[in-house]
Amino acid sequence: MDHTTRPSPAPASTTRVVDVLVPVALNQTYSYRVPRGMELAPGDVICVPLGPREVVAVVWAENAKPDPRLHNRLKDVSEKLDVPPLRAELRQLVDWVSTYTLSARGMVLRMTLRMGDNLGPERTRLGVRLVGEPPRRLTPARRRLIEVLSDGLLHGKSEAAREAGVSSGVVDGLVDEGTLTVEAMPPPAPPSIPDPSYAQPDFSREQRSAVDVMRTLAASGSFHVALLDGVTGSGKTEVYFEAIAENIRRGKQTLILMPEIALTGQFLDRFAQRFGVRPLEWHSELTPRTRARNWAAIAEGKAPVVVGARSALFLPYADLGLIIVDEEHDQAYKQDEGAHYHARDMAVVRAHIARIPIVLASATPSVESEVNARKGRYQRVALPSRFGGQHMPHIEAIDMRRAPPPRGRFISPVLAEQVRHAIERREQALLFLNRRGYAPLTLCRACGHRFACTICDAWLVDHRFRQRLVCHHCGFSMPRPNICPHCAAEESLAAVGPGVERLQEEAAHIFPEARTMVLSSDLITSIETMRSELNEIAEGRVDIIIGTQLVAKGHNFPRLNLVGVIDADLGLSNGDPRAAERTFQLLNQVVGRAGREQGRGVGYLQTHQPEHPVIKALIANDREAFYASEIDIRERTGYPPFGRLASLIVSAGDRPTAEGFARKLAAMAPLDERIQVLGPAEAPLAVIKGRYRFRLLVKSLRNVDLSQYLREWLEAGPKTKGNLKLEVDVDPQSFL
Ligand SMILES: Nc1ncnc2c1ncn2[C@@H]1O[C@H](COP(=O)(O)OP(=O)(O)OP(=O)(O)O)[C@@H](O)[C@H]1O
Ligand SMILES: [Zn+2]
Repeated sequence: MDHTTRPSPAPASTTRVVDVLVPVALNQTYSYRVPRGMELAPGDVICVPLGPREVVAVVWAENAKPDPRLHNRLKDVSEKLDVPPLRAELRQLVDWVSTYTLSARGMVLRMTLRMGDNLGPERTRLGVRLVGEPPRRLTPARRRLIEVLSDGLLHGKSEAAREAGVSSGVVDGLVDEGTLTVEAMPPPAPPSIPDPSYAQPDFSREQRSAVDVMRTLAASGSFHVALLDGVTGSGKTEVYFEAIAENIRRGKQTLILMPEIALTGQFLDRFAQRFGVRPLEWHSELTPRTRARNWAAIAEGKAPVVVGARSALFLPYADLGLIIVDEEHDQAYKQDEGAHYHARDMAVVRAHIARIPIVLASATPSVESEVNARKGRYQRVALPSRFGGQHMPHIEAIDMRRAPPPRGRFISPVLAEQVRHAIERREQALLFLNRRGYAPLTLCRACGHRFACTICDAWLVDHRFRQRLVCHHCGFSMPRPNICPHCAAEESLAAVGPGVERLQEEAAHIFPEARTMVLSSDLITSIETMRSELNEIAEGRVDIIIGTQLVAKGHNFPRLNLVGVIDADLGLSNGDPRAAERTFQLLNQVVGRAGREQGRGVGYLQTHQPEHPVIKALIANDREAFYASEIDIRERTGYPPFGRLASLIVSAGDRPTAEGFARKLAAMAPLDERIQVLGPAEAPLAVIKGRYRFRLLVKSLRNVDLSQYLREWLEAGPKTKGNLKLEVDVDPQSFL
């Protein structure tokens, strides 16, 4: 659409102009003219021309004093969409997140506008119904179709064809013959309303006082952060359901954030058991049509409860009254591409802006939240024991220096013995190893050649199910060769170290009768298969579960009483300032899967360093000791939450360019005695997808506005050009 060919614009004084935020990588808004007859206010969702395209965008502000010289160069808003406007609260969140994370405002807005392609009124779908006599010529296909429609009800046209296994031509043929009629399908029913009194459980005494706090919190309708801090299996979910029930009674919407969609399957069923219906889902696997429908339901206030992954935080709730962040300590809440934001932290920000309560739930709170609770900024709601009198799992270390497995094996005889007992008792065992694939490294026994990715600084991981060597950073893969590409030796390649697939091989070897199942994100083809596999485990159709962190979190497997951690040391020495915290949380979570319903849960940690403080705290079930020492270390070293961190990651197609830019950048850092700039140093993952990477770490006192410091620095600093890229990560979680 070319605006210059339009009828001459109205006189400048009467032309209205609005500033519009478009969902592209830009910070600033653009001015557009409002065509006569169109009513627009901030928050309205509109279509505007942007270069050669039309994009969905949002009116961000009225432009009361547009520069008159620009009038003739401005384009018109093309259309106002028939959806509710984005509320001031959400626009403020977009501005806030962009300012804090230094991501382009348009990119943050984009997260709120992910409503699929077909926004607007739902397309009418056509249905067919059997009304007339069968036709004279009755082919087998026609007969099958008539069979499917024999109930005389209205069936979706394409569904009926699919069910009968016929083409749409067969359907049309019968319509022409007068056997079938075509009618419009009624629109899909809006999500049903959860019933807050549907099935409220009886609470234990300990739970009751937590439930009281939850109800008061939800009823308060004001900003307030509660840390629901309950051991694994204490009933945190049941308890925060009461806050949700209260919020439903008040007619307001609830958002429940989960770190991974893998967790939502069992959750949806539990929610339905408590409230009679499933909540609305929001995550990346939705089809565009469901996405559009859910988006509209959320915006129109027709979805009382939404459960979603982190991106659900940016949806346009009509009347949000409560946010729950489950497993609040989980690092999956941090988004590390595009806008680098931490969904838990931004959820607290949204609650603050919207003046609503928020519940952070965890069995092992992040050190940040733990400190906030200790300082009284968050209200701690504690559930110190398991529900139903179940004991906390008993945890023991297996010293791998004393009880090593046979050569080339990874399950210690001590653990194998326990697994045998579990199977004999008809209970389940979980072997946990946070490594996908068969082996993390492949080398040639003849020449020592190691298989590395050609474009990343990483070993290729042997994946036997797929029969390929795979790079976990860029996805590159190659068939596993029979001959060493370096020295041409035959049959010389050896797998070094274990992954879950290798562990399954070993478990099958030791327990040939047992039913084993590997759960690992790369083996899951869809969220549906994942849910059905988890159900199989919960129903007891598997004896030995072998899994990565995918199985560690949140699940309830009634017959699981034994958890064996194959390598408890795996995450302890990777140079990450949160290594100890992560390991403590992960192992606590995974061992917490044991003994939840009957019998006593036991966890075994295979370790080479049983004296390590994290391992000792786990064995003694002494979380106080763990938090006390970790908080002390953070305080002494000025790490979060006692100081702030930001990373700048410079990457380029060649090493000197990346390094040169990083050095120039560091040299231009404004001096400030409260702020330290460390580096540049080559990143631990020095090359990813052929890009060389250097990191700068910025460390400041807690009360410094680090985002503002970074902004001033980057504005004055050297500009990226060519294939140089600079990523800003405020509050980094990954240090690779
Ligand atoms: N008051 C109650 N009445 C009946 N069952 C309960 C009650 N409280 C908890 N349960 C049951 O106990 C089990 C553990 O509860 P839940 O999953 O809520 O614990 P959790 O603290 O969220 O655990 P985790 O942190 O390990 O995920 C579940 O099967 C739950 O249904
Ligand atoms: Zn790679």
